[in-house]
Amino acid sequence: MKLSQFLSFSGNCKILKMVRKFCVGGNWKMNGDKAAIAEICKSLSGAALDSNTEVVVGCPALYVIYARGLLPNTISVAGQNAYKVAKGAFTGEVSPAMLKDAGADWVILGHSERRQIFKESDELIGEKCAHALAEGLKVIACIGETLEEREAGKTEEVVFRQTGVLSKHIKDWSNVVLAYEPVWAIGTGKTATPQQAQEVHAALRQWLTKNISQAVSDSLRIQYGGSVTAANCRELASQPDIDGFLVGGASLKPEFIDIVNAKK
Ligand SMILES: O=C(CO)COP(=O)(O)O
Repeated sequence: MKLSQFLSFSGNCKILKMVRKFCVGGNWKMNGDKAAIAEICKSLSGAALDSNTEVVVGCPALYVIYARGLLPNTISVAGQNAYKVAKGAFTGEVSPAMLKDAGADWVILGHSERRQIFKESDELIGEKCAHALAEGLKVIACIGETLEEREAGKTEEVVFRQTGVLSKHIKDWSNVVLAYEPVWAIGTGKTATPQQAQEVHAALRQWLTKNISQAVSDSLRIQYGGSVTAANCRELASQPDIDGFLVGGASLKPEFIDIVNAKK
């Protein structure tokens, strides 16, 4: 093989390695009842969704079985939290095994609402991720800085610390999606600009290269979350290191379909 052919071949390999399937998650949070969930599932079932995008809906645990029964197989269901052990005397908790049994394939862990309102530590979230993965669930692991931390110039320090603790517990990243959700952008209508989001995603990828491996850095999908709407999703989706979204408020509305189709 000539040098020029080799360079072109290795260049192509690099491009191939970089392809990460776009993944859009809807996080319904503690919203919905049977009637509202049936409505959302009906609208998603009838929609023309981009088949190149993976779609996951994060449903209240109580409704996982119900939503699973109403959605097509092309849409996965996630729990929004799960405890770090399989069963036992943990009143009020739900285990990954239970979510799986109910039909979920995914679980969202470490959401900032869990971290802030329910005081979940980096360590507990790492343990929950390890257990959920061991039980065969895929994990959307959330990280992100508060407004105070951003204004103090600590964004990278915070997201690297959170990812660092995750990496102590996660040995195989192939069933993990990382969701970067700046706390100041969640439910506030203040989206990070595409440049702000891209900057953090690119920094995370560099951190992954340095601290985990080039392969994980190249293949791990990093979603952006925080006031994503049909109006801002296309520009965000065009950033090279944004591999999907985790959508709160807009995932309860018909515009979620446009967000899923942001790359179409
Ligand atoms: O928390 C979020 C997704 O997990 C984002 O919520 P919003 O899209 O409502 O800002």
